[in-house]
Amino acid sequence: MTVTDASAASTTTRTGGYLSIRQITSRYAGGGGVTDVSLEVARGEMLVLLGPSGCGKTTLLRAIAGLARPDQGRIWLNGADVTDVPAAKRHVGMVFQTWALFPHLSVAENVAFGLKMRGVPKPDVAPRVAQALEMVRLGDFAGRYPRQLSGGQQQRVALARAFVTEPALLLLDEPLSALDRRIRMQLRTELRQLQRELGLTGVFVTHDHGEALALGDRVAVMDTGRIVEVGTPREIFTRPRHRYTASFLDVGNIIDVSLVDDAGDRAVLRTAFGSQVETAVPEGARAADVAAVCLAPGAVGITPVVEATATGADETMPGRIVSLEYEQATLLCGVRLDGIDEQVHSAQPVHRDDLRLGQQVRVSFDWSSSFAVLG
Ligand SMILES: Nc1ncnc2c1ncn2[C@@H]1O[C@H](COP(=O)(O)OP(=O)(O)OP(=O)(O)O)[C@@H](O)[C@H]1O
Repeated sequence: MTVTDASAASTTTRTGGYLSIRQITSRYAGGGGVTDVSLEVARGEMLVLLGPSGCGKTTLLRAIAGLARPDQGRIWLNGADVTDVPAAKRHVGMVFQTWALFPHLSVAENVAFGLKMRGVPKPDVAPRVAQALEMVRLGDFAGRYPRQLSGGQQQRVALARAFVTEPALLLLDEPLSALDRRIRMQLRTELRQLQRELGLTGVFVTHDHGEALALGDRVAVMDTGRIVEVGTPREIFTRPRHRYTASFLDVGNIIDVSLVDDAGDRAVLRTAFGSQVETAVPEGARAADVAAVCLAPGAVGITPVVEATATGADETMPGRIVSLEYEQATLLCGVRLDGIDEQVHSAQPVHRDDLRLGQQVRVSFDWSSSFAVLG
């Protein structure tokens, strides 16, 4: 096996993407790891790996970085098979959750470190460091030491240190998760702008939906070491294909269904509430594989029952309010349906003041906006 430096590699070898992860399996002795993961990342694209703690995101990132050799599979970068290329020669920039700056070096020296290691001529170092610090808006902090910076500023230095070497690939492992919410939101916007401006290709690991939506050109959803689905943030958040994704992203009510009629790309389904719904079958799947329908809380209506209208002969269902929670601009109302062991959520305007815990209501469903998900 020839060991190649990815940054100097020929781009003539055909690969699917700029970064091509092909059937990577990397398991730990005690269980855990990733199994048969394949992903393609285009040049200039930011791919987000999204999944709960322990699903294998860091394991995959470490394999891409060259910090751990996978048990099986190959990794191609910029036209070269880098599976056996040591981490230091892959020309990959990494930023982690904890920013591990050198405490005894100034901000400028921290950023310069990678350039010096790569043998960048001395006269070129200072202007590149200055430019990188300007990019992360820390131009005035060059002479400070890490201990004199806030957490958000330290993470900016870590980003500058990763950008400054113009890496072939930027790998980010929950780089914002240790920061408070306001700084996190601000930094993620800045990070996205920088990544776009510089045309950097990146893989960003997070368990935070908002971060995935804000940062990713595409999002790969992971569950116990496997990729469940890959799509644009819009696809993943508005039309997830799988129940797992819908549930992880909390897209709304997920209601079990059974198949009544299979019409190829459309299916007639009976919900666990007894309603009949016709929806499109997810592309490339069979009607028989549809496991549930998703219905946003905004498509569930509730009307308090007044004695006189207690028995509705319409399409509504009786239920009782079991939770009332404020979520930003919405009052999220949990209703347990009478007679069946099912709970639904309805989104109501925050100013609605006629709803009480324990109150009897009638629930209506606008199934026209529902969509089917696979098991
Ligand atoms: N060095 C190791 N030895 C043994 N098991 C490990 C090791 N590193 C990770 N694991 C296990 O492999 C699984 C995947 O871990 P990994 O760190 O890749 O997940 P993750 O999605 O990045 O999680 P988190 O978001 O918590 O960082 C977990 O079950 C973990 O306990």
